[in-house]
Amino acid sequence: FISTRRKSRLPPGPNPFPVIGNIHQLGDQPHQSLAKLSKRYGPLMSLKLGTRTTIVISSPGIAKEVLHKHDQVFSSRTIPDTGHALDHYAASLAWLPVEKKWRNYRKICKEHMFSLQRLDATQAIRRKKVQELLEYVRGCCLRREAVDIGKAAFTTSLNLISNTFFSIDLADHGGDSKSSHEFKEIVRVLMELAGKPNLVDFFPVLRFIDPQGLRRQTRFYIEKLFAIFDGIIARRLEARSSASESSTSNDVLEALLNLSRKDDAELSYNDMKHLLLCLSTTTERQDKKFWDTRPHGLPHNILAPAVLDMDMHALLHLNPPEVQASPRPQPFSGHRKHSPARGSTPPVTGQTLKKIWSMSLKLGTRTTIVISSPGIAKEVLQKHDQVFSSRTIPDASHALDHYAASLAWLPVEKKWRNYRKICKEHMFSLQQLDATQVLRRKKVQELLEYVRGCCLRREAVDIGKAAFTTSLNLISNTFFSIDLADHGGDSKSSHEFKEIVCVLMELAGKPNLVDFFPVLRLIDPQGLRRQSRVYTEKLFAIFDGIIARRLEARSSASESSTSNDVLEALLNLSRKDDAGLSYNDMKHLLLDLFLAGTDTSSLTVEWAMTELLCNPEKLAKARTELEEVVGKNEPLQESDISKLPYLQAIVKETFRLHPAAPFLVPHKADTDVEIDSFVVPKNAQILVNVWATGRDSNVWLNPGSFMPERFLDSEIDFRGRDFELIPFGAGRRICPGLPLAYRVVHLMLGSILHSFNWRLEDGMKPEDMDMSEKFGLTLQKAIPLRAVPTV
Ligand code: HEM
Repeated sequence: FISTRRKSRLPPGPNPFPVIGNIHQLGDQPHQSLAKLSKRYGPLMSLKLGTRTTIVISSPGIAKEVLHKHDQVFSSRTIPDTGHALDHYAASLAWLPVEKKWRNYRKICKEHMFSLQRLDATQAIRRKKVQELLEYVRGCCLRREAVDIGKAAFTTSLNLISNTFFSIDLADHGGDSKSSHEFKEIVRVLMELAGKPNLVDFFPVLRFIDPQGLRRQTRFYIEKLFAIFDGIIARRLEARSSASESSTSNDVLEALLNLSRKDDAELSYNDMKHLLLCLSTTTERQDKKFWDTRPHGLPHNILAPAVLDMDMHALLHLNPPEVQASPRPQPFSGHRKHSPARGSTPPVTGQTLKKIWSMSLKLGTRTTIVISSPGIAKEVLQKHDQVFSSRTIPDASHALDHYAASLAWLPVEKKWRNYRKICKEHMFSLQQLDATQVLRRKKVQELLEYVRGCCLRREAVDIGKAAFTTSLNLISNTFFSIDLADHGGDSKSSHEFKEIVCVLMELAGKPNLVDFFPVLRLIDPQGLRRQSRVYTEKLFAIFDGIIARRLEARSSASESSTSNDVLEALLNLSRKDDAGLSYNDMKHLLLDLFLAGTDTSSLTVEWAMTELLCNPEKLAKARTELEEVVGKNEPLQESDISKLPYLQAIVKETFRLHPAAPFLVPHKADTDVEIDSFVVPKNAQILVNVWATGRDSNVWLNPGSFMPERFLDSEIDFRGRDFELIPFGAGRRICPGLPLAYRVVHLMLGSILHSFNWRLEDGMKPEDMDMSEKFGLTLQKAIPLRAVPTV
């Protein structure tokens, strides 16, 4: 959704969110929001509303092209689901395509309803109705009461139409008459139902469920309206049969009844009612809001942004024009501003600040708070850390009850604390990592050999793929002292493992309707929970095999041959009663670690290489530093990293622009919390948009440029203390794998830079580089980077 380039030939438009598309950008005043957007994207703009591609036209010239030049092509309608109530769409002037039946209706309108003669013939009735309006207003005048203009105009408008059609009143100003009140009410409700945003229109797959009940309710009210029409028509037919020729009225009903008798007019009794329905429901007051924004969402509020009255740009997009135009906000207290924006920064109120830096929206039925400033991130992840440490649990994690035994999804309670302790003491401690560094060095050596092969064959390397394989092996060796992937992908078992990890990550990254609408849980409409279960079972079977082999080896081997990897530590722990680590827990923990650790590290290396290939002078600078510090033909060791400030700066700059987890992993509020006068409600989902913070011109100078130098004289680090750079999160939930990730990323990146020079494939220029991002569990490069190694 934050892809920067579009590949289709659709008109330009804002990039869509997964699942909801651009619905969130409609706000509560879509016409105004769309006008604003079209200033940015042009008068011919495309949006994705749910699954529906929508084109918005905002200029007379293009309106002319569409409604005049290409009139025929554009004359059909997208039919709202409520249009299906009582099959209205199939007999409706408003929804029918431009074909025989519709043409017939239009002809009837033109010749029998709105022709000069007909309108002239009924003008006395309308004059009378306007006279009544004036009398009503005069009454108010005498009583010195204010007039609700819209209401009075609505009543008059309804009566003007009902008199033109039926020669009777269907509304009165006082609303005293029961029947008139009923008619008015039905028309009002029908209009309201038609105006409510309907989930089914955005996601037709929900049609059978009709989750907001809009089709059912529409059907109910149309039936009521038809009953009123039936009564009126029956009375007219009765009057006609008993009355003399002269008393017959000359209203529209009369004309329709005459027509319906003629075979060639093709107007059935049913058609007549549908036509009248269309015409009656156009009288409604025009003072309705498009989207109701009542805070705690009645069903129809389901996808409407909830309330902070805020432009979505400010949170997902970099420097939106609207925000730039407003006074530059000072960051919240506690936030240091490293690279002041040009010009002075007028002080702004907390209110303005909040409008720009945090917002809440409704993603499905879930209130979601998005944080886009270092100051508020600090409040949430540090000051109120305890309250915000739980997670909103994705439905897919219910597969094999993973959520109940998972480090990533458990709330901050005993079991989670125990896992974190095990990570800290037995997996990612200095000793443990030092003890396994030889294994990692070996794996990086294999990566270099693979690249050397490509170099000799003058082949480009798919950097992300090679880094992913290495990353998987670095972790599998740290944990099990074995390889679980190979670069060629020749070994069947390694291929299988890589495949399972990839699929599980893909499944976890897919937006799941159930997470937005928990009511769909039993259906699991996209099958994500079912598939996650299948692949988790496969992964657990592989873990079972590895553990069984290790136990066998342990029982037959001498003390000295025992490995000192993580599995060894875990098996020792699981024997201790007080360790609280069952065999099952161990597998769930390993699953989390593989999923959280592999892709995050490798995509960071891929983005770093992408940026360096676009900035060859920085690539050269990094190579010079490596040569000076490590030595020309010496391999890079983990212990060298601390002596390579430029390499470290490159990694920081990569984390700033390309954080692997752009929203971190969603947190959840355990109670209502007041964050500077706004209440974050209990159970709200919290997304910390580190991607936006990293590209914010109020925090960084030239935020769009890749400038590792900005970190050379700066103390900023990514270990959770400096909230402008928190790619690993902060507070209790900070990534436990950070110490391993630190080594892995620097080691991989430093090694391939140190051993090879790199250039882009096929004479491609840096400016041609496609920087599009693919949003999933992590933020990957959409088009894999292919680079040619040279020596
Ligand atoms: C460049 C590499 C990595 C990045 C950018 C990264 C980033 C993150 C982020 C942002 C979170 C969520 C923090 C929050 O909720 O506020 C996280 C959680 C986690 N990470 Fe990492 N990570 C990386 C590597 C690793 C590695 C190598 C491992 C382990 C092998 C790992 C294991 C985990 C686990 C288990 C969690 C969940 C912790 C919890 O919920 O308590 N990560 N990581």
